[in-house]
This record gives sequence, structure tokens and C-alpha cells, in this order.
Amino acid sequence: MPKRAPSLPEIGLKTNVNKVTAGTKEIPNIWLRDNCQCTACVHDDTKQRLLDTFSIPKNIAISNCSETEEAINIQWSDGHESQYSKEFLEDAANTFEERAIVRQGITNLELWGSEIVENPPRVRYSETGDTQSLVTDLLTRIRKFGFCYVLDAPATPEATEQILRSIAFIRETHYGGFYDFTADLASKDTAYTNIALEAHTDTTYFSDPAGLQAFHLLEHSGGEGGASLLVDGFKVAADLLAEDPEAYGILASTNVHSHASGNEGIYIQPYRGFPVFQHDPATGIPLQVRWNSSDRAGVELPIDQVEGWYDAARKWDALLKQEENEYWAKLEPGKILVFDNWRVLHGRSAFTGKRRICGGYINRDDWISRFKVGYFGKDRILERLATG
Ligand SMILES: C[N+](C)(C)CCCC[C@H](N)C(=O)O
Ligand SMILES: O=C(O)CCC(=O)C(=O)O
Repeated sequence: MPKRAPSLPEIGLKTNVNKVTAGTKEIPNIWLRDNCQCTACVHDDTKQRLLDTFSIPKNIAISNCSETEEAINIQWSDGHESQYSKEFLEDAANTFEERAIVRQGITNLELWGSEIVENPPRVRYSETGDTQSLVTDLLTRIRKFGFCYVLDAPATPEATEQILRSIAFIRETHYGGFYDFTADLASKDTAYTNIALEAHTDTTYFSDPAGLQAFHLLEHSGGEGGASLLVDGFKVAADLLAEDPEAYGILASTNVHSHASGNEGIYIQPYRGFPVFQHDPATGIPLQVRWNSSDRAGVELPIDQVEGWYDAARKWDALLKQEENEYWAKLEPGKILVFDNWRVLHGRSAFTGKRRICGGYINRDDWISRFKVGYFGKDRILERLATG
């Protein structure tokens, strides 16, 4: 569990002016009143605000207040009574980084390169059917490393789907929901061929790219090749930032468009362009790598200025293709690969023969939600909603 900030602000009351303070910060009455957690202000089941925020008088004041070791009790000038735990108030006064931890489900990231082949993150499927602890272990490793294997899984689409659905519902796309594909161009996308695919993230053409992606190789017969490639996009982005901050800045600030246009009647593009690298503006924490050269459409620059973007992208591409950043592995029946498509790029070598893979996409918000419940617990999540 992340440690609470060591220097927590002293929570107290300035009774002479009837203000709640957290260290040197005065907590505005309107925020306090609006975030009363009583069951008249917050629906006990749905956790939604019942209070009409703007029915609170702009000059709401503290009529009476008392402080205990753990909490602050307030009688408001509108007659309402509220109680706030000091931990709740500490959270409100904390740094953006601290407040983001529970909201975004943040753990310490383990960046990796090709050396991960020595000890890749993995969990073991157990016949016990206790998928809840399996899922928490699986997602904790994915949150930390960006990917994890599920070993000893039944080599069936059914078992694969069941494991994915124990995380969250599978995302329906124009490829269907749970996918089971071979090189037959059943969908007009190069994934459904046997050519090599360089490291990329999927669904850059969706406004909200798939969060998790899973591959379970069920069969590869009568041929060779088809090795799987993983690259830690956050690690390589950090390397680019260190080596060429200008190139990094161009890729982090230039919007790029993408498309999926191979299937009859389907011409998908996101509602806006997105940069290759995205961070949380409040904390600088890396959020997403969006990279797919095959599906790239326009670069959102005046045409006579795009060369700088290409120069920066060439440097990024070269780093992605450095052996030290490439983790190659042969997937096999019973070994399910699940990875964070917002961080880890994937690819494959060309292959011959019949090769069949099943798996699914899960939305970012849905898998992070499931991770948070297992890692932080419901109570901690709920108590941080107003202050995150
Ligand atoms: C088979 N499966 C549905 C996983 C992939 C479909 C193709 C994904 C596409 N090439 C992209 O990069 O988004
Ligand atoms: O066939 C594979 O191993 C990967 C295919 C792929 O990159 C994809 O489906 O996005």
C-alpha cells in the first residue's frame, strides 16, 4: 500500500474566524459544505451527491464547531450539521501526486527492457476457481510491469474468456467482442495476416483506446515464426526524454490522427488527434503511449512543418527497435498474455502455418476500477472521492 505523505498537514480549527485549516491552507466553507458525507447529502447506496450544491449560500459560515482526536464537527449557518474525519481533510490538503494515487490506481512502476525475459511477471491459474485473488494478483502485476502471464490456464477460448470476464466485461468493437483469429483476413486488418507486425499499441483510431489486451495462442501448426514482441513504452519514452528532450517534447505535444478503414462500411477515426505520449497534467505521471505507424493518418501540423515531427518520431522508432528494449517470447497454449495497451507495445514476427490466437480488449477505466478495488479496497476508494 502506498505510504501516506510523512509530513501530513496539521488539521485544526481556527475558532476565532471559524475556519478549518490543514497546515497553512484554509479549507473553503463552500467546499466543506458541498462535501458533507452524511446520508442526506450523499446517497447511501449510489454514493452520488444528493445535495444541490448551488443551493448552498455563497456566504455559508460555520456557526459552531468542535474538534476531537479523529474528526471535526460543524454546525453550519444553514442549520446543517456535518462531521469530517481528519484523514478526509488531510487528503483534501495533500499534493496532486498524493491525491492521484487512489484515483488513478497508481503503484510504483517497474520499467523494463529485454532483461525482463529472465523473470517475466506471471500468476498461476488455479482450478480452485478463486478468480478474485487471481485477478487482483494479475492486475497488480500489470499495473506495475504493464503485462503479466496467466500460466497453467486451460487452453480453451472458454477458459480464456472466463478469466477476462472476471476482470471486467469485454469491449465490443468492429472485430467483435471476445476474439479468436487466424491469418484469414476475416477482418481487413494486418493482424489477420501472417506478416510481421512492428511494435505498436492497438486501437489508436478509437478516441478511448483499449485498456487491456489479451493474447492466448491456442495453436500454431505446420509452420514457424510468429514470436511475440513486447516493449515497455514508458521505459523507452523515459529514455527518449533523457536522450533528446526536444524530440520527446514534439511527440508529447503534436496531435496525430489515426484510422481503421479496411472493413466495408467502417471508417473509424477518433474525435480529435492525440500525441504519442500523454501525461497527467496535474502530476506529470505518464498516462499513455499511442503508437501505431500502420494506422497513423494525419500529423496535425502545417504541412511545411511536419518534418520536425518525422525527425522526432524517427528517434523514437529507433529506440523502440533497440534490442535492449525488445522482449521476444513465444506464446503457447495455456500461457495467456495480458497487457496494458496504454503502456506496452506489442508486435510479432512473420509466420507460416496455422496460427490461432484468442483474447479480448477491456476498457482502461474498467480494469483500473477492478485493480483499485483489489489493491486499495472499496472503503479507501470511497473516502477519497471528494479529495482525489
Ligand atoms: C485481433 N485483434 C482484434 C486483437 C486485433 C485487431 C487489429 C488491431 C489493429 N491492428 C490495431 O492496431 O488496433
Ligand atoms: O498475432 C499476434 O501475435 C499479434 C497481432 C496484433 O498485433 C494485434 O492483434 O494487434
